[in-house]
Amino acid sequence: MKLLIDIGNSRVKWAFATGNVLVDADALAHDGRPALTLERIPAHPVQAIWLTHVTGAAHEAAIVDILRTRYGVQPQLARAAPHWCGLHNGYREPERLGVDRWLAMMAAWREAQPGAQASCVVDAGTALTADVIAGDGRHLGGFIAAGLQTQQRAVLGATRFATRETETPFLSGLGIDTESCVRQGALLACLGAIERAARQAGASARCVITGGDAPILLAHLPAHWKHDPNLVLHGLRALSEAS
Ligand SMILES: Nc1ncnc2c1ncn2[C@@H]1O[C@H](COP(=O)(O)OP(=O)(O)O)[C@@H](O)[C@H]1O
Ligand SMILES: CC(C)(COP(=O)(O)O)[C@@H](O)C(=O)NCCC(=O)O
Ligand SMILES: [K+]
Repeated sequence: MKLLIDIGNSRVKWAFATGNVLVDADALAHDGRPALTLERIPAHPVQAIWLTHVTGAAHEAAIVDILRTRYGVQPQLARAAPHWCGLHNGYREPERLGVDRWLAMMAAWREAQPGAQASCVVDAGTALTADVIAGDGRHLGGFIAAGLQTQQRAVLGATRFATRETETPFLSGLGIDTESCVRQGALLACLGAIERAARQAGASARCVITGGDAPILLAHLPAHWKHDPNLVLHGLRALSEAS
């Protein structure tokens, strides 16, 4: 059994892989010190650990140390690469592409084959990212925007209007008070950016969304959008198989 771990800016996500199947997938928020949260992953016996993180080089040694001590296995770190199995990283400096974006693209590329269909891959986390892959495997580029929660925090942090602590739901249209206007602003901004990116991929593209806020966005996207909550972990599993 392998342990797969994806550490983002807000949460640690993990699953155990036996063959092609991911089991016991779960997630926990971290407070900026992800190493501490790793101690809450179940200590099942594993033969290998595959890890991806976007928390910066300063955290890496602590993350690796905790996992090695807890499981007795040296974790393998995923890195963005110039190409993988016919998928070509479109960045001028390929290593600068977020490794979580690269892994999500790897998983999507694998699913899109052998139809040579274009893909639009969205990750709705702390940041909202989209990446477009042409049918021949060329990564055409993407965008990084503020995520659904990050947008709302940015607006509330940069303004002085009075807001109340209310749990207003995301709507399908416009807001009718300050709280719902802020929520709808974030939702519509995310949806607009996603639909613009998908347009770059073409009308017949395979569109897939992952990330903690994917379920909220999915409810407002066209029906052909697919949801894969574990897309990054599936990319990590694919990488672990090829290595
Ligand atoms: N149980 C939860 N705890 C914290 N955030 C959650 C939870 N469920 C959904 N979310 C949403 O997930 C978002 C983070 O998504 P995620 O993909 O885990 O981000 P990241 O990869 O940046 O860590 C948060 O902004 C929040 O809106
Ligand atoms: C854009 C990201 C911050 C997204 O991270 P997340 O929202 O999942 O925490 C991450 O992919 C990253 O740090 N990227 C490096 C910069 C780049 O992709 O160009
Ligand atoms: K993201």
